[in-house]
Amino acid sequence: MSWSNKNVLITGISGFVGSYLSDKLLEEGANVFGLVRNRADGSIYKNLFDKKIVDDVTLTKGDLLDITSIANALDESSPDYIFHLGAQSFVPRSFENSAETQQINGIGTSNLLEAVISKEVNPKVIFAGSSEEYGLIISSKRQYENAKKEYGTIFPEPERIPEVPTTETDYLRPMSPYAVSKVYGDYLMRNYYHSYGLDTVVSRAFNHEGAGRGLNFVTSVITNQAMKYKLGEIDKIKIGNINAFRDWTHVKDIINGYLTLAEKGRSGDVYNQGSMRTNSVLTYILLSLEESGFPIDKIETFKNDKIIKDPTETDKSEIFGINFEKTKVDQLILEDNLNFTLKDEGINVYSGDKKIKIEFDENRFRPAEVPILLSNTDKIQKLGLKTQYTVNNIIKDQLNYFLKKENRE
Ligand SMILES: NC(=O)C1=CN([C@@H]2O[C@H](COP(=O)(O)OP(=O)(O)OC[C@H]3O[C@@H](n4cnc5c(N)ncnc54)[C@H](OP(=O)(O)O)[C@@H]3O)[C@@H](O)[C@H]2O)C=CC1
Ligand SMILES: C[C@H]1O[C@H](OP(=O)(O)OP(=O)(O)OC[C@H]2O[C@@H](n3cnc4c(=O)[nH]c(N)nc43)[C@H](O)[C@@H]2O)[C@@H](O)[C@@H](O)C1=O
Repeated sequence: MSWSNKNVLITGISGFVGSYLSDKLLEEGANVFGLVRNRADGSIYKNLFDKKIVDDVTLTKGDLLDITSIANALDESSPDYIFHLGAQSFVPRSFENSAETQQINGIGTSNLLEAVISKEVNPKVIFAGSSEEYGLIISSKRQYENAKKEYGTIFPEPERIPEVPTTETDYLRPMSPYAVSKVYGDYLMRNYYHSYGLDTVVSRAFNHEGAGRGLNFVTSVITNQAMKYKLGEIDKIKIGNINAFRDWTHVKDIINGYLTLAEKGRSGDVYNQGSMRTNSVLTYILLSLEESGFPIDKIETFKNDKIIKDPTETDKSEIFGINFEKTKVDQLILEDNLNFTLKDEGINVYSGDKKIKIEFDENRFRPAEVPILLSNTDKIQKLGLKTQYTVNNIIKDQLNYFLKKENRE
């Protein structure tokens, strides 16, 4: 399919993913329109500005909470396609202000669909659902027992353990107000296909990262600090839960996935997007330090009771029935042979004669956590999609971004 002269409206165009998607669509010859919130302080749309495309897209001021402004954006763009990326996307913020997240992600999505109906336009709408919708995925018997102790009930009870890699038909057990809001949007999108015949497709993307990722998300938190440490601006790294595993994909791979769904995704259907690999937050820190010039010999907890030599050594063993690139520490955690808690206070990372402190920050731990995400992407792969980038590619791009002083917070 050619994107040449297709009209595309993007909600959330000023965000991390929106800017990459716009860039790609412009390259493909599409006419790109976007809904943007007014910036009373006059601040720039940095992501679009950095890509030097702010003048190549047509921006309509508005808000997902204001249906009239969405209708105006539809009038202005007459879209063949809508990518609905606009959202309150930060999970911790959703714990602090659940109602705001429900409004923007839930009612905002409803407003968009209602505006489309009211305008009698017939675009294909691609919705940014999330792997967070799966939430509490059970990866081992021990994790199941721990979750049961912590939360009392697990609903629905797993039919198989492990539930990874996770497919589109697996249970949704959202663990945050953000995740619930995305379940709402996901079902609403598909229901509007069934109820009103709107051409909607749901993407459930696992975490995607790259240069320009919001500063609060963990991969930016890590690479920003790794660069500052390298440059001597800080003397330790602060972090929350390092046991969490995420299926981190380069944002450019996910953009290709969005375009694939727009071209070939079946209406009313749901597609996972990810890399079919999973790595711990700890591994992301260690690989980022190595990429910054600190090869790692050993790690040990502040209290010296957990010591791992060559923690980043590549582990080639199969787990969950698949093979993917992971480290020795990943494998130890996944096999329940290693676990870090707040009581450990932190870990020292040894690189030559350097001792790098990684300090656990209690405030960064969440009231409810998603311990592991690992995608099964067979369904979207059948549409012809293949991911290209490694975790190290992502880290390199992020470190490069933070090399620029103005990008470090
Ligand atoms: N990145 C990831 O790993 C994943 C992201 N997603 C989803 O993909 C989408 C894009 O993510 P990402 O780019 O990372 O997120 P960002 O937080 O970087 O971008 C969110 C965008 O939504 C806009 N927005 C927020 N509230 C409103 C509102 N009330 N009205 C209009 N626009 C609004 C923001 O505008 P402003 O600039 O004014 O704040 C921003 O442009 C989101 O829906 C997210 O939930 C799903 C899975 C994984
Ligand atoms: C798919 C999904 O992806 C994203 O949601 P997320 O997975 O919550 O992403 P994150 O980068 O905030 O956290 C990842 C993990 O990292 C742990 N963690 C440790 N220490 C810190 C820390 O210091 N900061 C943060 N943010 N996390 C930390 C944290 O506890 C969690 O386990 C959003 O794009 C969302 O929109 C989306 O849909």
